[in-house]
Amino acid sequence: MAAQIWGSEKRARRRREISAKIAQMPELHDSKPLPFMTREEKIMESARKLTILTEKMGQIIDPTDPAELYHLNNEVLGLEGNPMALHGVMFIPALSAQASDEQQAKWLPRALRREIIGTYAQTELGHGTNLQNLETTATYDLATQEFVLHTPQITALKWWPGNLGKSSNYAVVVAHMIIKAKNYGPHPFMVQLRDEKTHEPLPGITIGDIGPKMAYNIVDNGFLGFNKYRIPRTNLLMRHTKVEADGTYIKPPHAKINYSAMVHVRAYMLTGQAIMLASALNIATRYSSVRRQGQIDKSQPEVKVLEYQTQQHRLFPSIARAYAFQFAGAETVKLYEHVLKEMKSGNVSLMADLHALTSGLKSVVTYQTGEGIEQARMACGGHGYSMASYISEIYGVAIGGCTYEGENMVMLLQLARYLVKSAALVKSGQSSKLGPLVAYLGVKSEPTSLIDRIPNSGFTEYVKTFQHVSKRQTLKAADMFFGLMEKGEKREIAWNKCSVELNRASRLHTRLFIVEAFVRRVNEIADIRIKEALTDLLHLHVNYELLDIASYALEDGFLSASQLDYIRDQVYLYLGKIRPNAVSLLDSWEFSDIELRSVLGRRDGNVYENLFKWAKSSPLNKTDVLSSVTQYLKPMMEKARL
Ligand SMILES: CC(C)(COP(=O)(O)OP(=O)(O)OC[C@H]1O[C@@H](n2cnc3c(N)ncnc32)[C@H](O)[C@@H]1OP(=O)(O)O)[C@@H](O)C(=O)NCCC(=O)NCCSC(=O)CCCC(=O)O
Ligand SMILES: Cc1cc2nc3c(=O)[nH]c(=O)nc-3n(C[C@H](O)[C@H](O)[C@H](O)COP(=O)(O)OP(=O)(O)OC[C@H]3O[C@@H](n4cnc5c(N)ncnc54)[C@H](O)[C@@H]3O)c2cc1C
Repeated sequence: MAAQIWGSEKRARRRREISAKIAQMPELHDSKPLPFMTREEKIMESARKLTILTEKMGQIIDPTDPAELYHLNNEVLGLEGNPMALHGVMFIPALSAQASDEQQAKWLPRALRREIIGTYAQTELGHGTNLQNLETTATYDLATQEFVLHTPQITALKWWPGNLGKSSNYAVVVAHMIIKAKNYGPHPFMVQLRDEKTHEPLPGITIGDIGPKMAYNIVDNGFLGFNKYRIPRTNLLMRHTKVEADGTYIKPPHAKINYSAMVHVRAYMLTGQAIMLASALNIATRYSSVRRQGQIDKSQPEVKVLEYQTQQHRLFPSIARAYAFQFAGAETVKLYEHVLKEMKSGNVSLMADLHALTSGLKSVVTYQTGEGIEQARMACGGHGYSMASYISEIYGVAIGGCTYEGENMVMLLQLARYLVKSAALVKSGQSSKLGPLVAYLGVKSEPTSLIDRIPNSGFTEYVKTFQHVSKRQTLKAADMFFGLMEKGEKREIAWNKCSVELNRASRLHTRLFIVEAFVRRVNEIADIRIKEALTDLLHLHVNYELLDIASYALEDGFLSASQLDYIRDQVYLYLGKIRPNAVSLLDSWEFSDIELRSVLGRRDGNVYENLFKWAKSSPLNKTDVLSSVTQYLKPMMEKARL
């Protein structure tokens, strides 16, 4: 099963080998539990481990393999981030996709050797979503052949970029490029921020940390201002766009090609989210098979809480989602790598499809991951609320994904633009022009669902039902939009008035893609036992998801009430079937105890003894009488006694 999750037997084996090596290297373990550290201590601890990793990486992993590097980071540095998180996630990808060969030769080897640390500075205090209204400017000075970076006012300060505050000395900075008073829109520039020797900010640069956040606090998200700060012309990333010495602008082959670093993260973050969801579920499911509370049959001893149907219903559909996200994520990464290769050689025809797909997936996956992790926390009762479970930290980090890399509602609306265009093709009889991801919009569906009506239909009738509701909602929302415009409403106003309905279409379309990716994967599996276990999970997935969106299929009679009863029964049937496999389905992800960082989710199940140990090691317990008591509470009580 690990081979299915991680893509191949070799990958799964390598992960295991890497974890085993790390287990033997105490210098790479947390020196004490992270929740007992201050933010400064955590950052220090992370930097300590990061430098050891840089030294010893070659002994543990193949450093040229991104998957091995990712695993190493997750295990040693953990999900709260690290001082170089954005270096790997965005800085290097931005240079790889947007710098010319010559620029790459100059900067990439230095970045890869970790001679310099970089980040991606785009968002500002006043604008994150609406890139067209970013305020930082890069004005071309023809006389010196330099760009002058400037922050005209407070709202133009770069705000949020990870590791910008304290760790990075370089950044890819996005600024409006102005040449001879003409604004060419946001473009990426390579910018040195700090002196390479002293790490002091360079003159003309204001820089710092934005303060603690809900989670992810090892990352020094930062602010950055420029005061007429000069960089050479050749620091504009010039793979796709060029500015000649005389100020001549050569435009890119696609207007949005500069957004590729964002698409990179959106494509790769899906599996990251799946891992966080599976981690939280691993903790909650293991604990649920240790925790005994109450009886189902009063004549019997107390049961493991995992025996309760409500507990299974709380956890198992999310297990299915974690697998589904992992499989959909793997497909998306493959597609991204393909499109990137095409883009580098000038073919940009697939960019719109990839943008639409990743926009929808990023939104649905992060939202449902957050839901699943929060349920996992509640499923652990009181102990779930303790940092000893570590679930709250996983939750805090995961839901950052609902916001960063494009706010979820906004990204769903990006997919909706693509769906509406596709709907227009269907309406004008040009269905043959639909791309493969939306081809179903042009296919006539049966009048009613055949779920439960055709024996041995496998998952086909489910997929058709998802297609039906997605198609119907897309066409309905598009009709609403076109209808308003026909009545004379301005395009943008009409769009806003339909946006809730449009986003519903985007979610349904994305959920269909996720279901299909799961079906595709299960169909490919040869090992009969693995196929059986995943088929059960897929049954739970399709029935649970369909029940969740059933109103869309009920309102036009595509599904009947009796079919809905059947679907509900299937959910209950598969909860029971999955129960014996539940812990294994999560243990198959092979997270080590070092990586999970959870007392509650320990592999050995020895929870109570270790919770007590954990509590005793709380810094508050170093002394029996705290100074808060001697200084305030004791005098208060004494005064009251007088
Ligand atoms: C919402 C948009 C997409 C709108 O962009 P815009 O230029 O104003 O768009 P517009 O003029 O309205 O035109 C829309 C049009 O542009 C297309 N488009 C947009 N993006 C892409 C793309 N990547 N590939 C291909 N096409 C793209 C859209 O499909 C639209 O096409 P259409 O007009 O419908 O044919 C954009 O502003 C955006 O992406 N905003 C989100 C900002 C964001 O994601 N920031 C991320 C900062 S980095 C970060 O958060 C890192 C965190 C990582 C971590 O900590 O781990
Ligand atoms: C943990 C974290 C890490 C980050 N890392 C980086 C980084 O490394 N580099 C970087 O540059 N940035 C980074 N960011 C910034 C992040 O990318 C932005 O916060 C994000 O893109 C959302 O933009 P915003 O903050 O402007 O939200 P806003 O756009 O202000 O969103 C507020 C509300 O307005 C709504 N809204 C906005 N526009 C529209 C619209 N057109 N239609 C409908 N509704 C709309 C949104 O849906 C939302 O409900 C990070 C953010 C976080 C939280």
